[in-house]
Amino acid sequence: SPSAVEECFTKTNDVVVANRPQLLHAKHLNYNYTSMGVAPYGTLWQALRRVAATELLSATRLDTTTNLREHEVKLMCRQIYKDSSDKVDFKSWFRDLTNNITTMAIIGKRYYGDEINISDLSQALEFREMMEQFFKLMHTQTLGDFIPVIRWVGFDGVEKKMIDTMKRVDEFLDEVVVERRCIGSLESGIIVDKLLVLQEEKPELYTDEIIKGFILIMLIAGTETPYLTLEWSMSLLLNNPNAMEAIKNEIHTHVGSHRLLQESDLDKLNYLQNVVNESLRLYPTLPLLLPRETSNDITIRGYLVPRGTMLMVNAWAVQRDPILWDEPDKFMPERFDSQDDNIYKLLAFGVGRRGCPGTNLGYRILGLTLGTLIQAFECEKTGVEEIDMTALYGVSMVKLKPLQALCTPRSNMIAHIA
Ligand code: HEM
Repeated sequence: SPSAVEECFTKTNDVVVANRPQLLHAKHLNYNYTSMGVAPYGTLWQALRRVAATELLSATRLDTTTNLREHEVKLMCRQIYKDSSDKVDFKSWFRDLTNNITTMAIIGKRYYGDEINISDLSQALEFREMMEQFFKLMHTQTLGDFIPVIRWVGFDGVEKKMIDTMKRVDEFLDEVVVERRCIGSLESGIIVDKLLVLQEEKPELYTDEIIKGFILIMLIAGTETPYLTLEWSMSLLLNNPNAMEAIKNEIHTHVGSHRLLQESDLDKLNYLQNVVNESLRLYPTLPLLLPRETSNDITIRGYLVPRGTMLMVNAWAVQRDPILWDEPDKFMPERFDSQDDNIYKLLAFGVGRRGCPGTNLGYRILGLTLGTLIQAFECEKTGVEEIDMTALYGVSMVKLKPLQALCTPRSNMIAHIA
């Protein structure tokens, strides 16, 4: 029940993340994802989260970077329009888009698509290869996940690949920090520049290791979840043409066709927002959220959970629970018409102290991308068969068959994307 979930979240507020130790702990490095979540760095991670919430990802801050995201979405539409293939491979378009949005915000560079600066080309190739390898390894199961001692010996070469990949990532991040230290400025609005200013003020706290760790988390957390959600949402819409039509009409009414949709329009596009929420409900991309660990003995509903127990919250199950949702397996965006302020029902962004600090940004990316695509293109399935919605379960919920569809530009929108 939501109250049990609430109890679980409040009583484990003081939690740590213990995720994919071999890759994310990266013990051979001085910084890593988990080290910032546990003592002695716990306080620092909370401080960084505060910086993220108030200065980097707050609504006011996001308002100043709207142009950047609108520009990236427009570039994606332009490239889809110019692309000569019969079918649009949505998965790669969405992946490239969210990567560009994130790296532009953090580092001030884009690494995918046509408009890469010549001087960034080799860095871009390195970034793409490195991130592909990183995510592949994150999704690879290895015996070490179940028998920790094996991690130290290695199995099947996976451990070695993880260490090699993290070394590559580290070298890349070193390069980024050195580069921004030379050319960065506070006025740029770029996240690393902001962190370097904090470093000047408190060098003992904001070390290079912490800054690199922070960039890494944002790169991992800020790219995969939005692009996977976009792929699920578009798949749901292709299987539900009435919903697609409703969004098209809503955009026609509130935005028209004299310009491309902007983030500032999203507040008026209620049905689009409902579709986004319904997609997040049916296909939460982190179905078990991030693993937590109790820092003290706690009692939940009479059950003693000892300190140090790993806890996983099954958001997928909560979001499909028939006690909480009518016809839970059915795609019904209109269910979000009525305001339900129970924050423990829709958990796709998590809640509480470890909840997603990028929620605002995530909603903006999802609404803007889906809305602009539907405004600019007639999107259809490639045949009569339904889009296969089978999921590959793992740390993240990936669509088993990457989405491919047809996209015909709307004649009255060509001038805006060509
Ligand atoms: C559709 C978009 C997104 C979804 C569905 C999503 C979902 C989530 C979820 C479920 C968590 C774990 C929360 C928990 O365990 O309680 C999380 C954590 C996180 N997310 Fe997001 N996220 C999205 C976008 C973003 C973006 C755009 C950023 C930043 C650029 C971001 C940054 C983070 C970070 C840094 C964490 C780790 C927080 C911590 O460990 O304390 N996310 N996200």
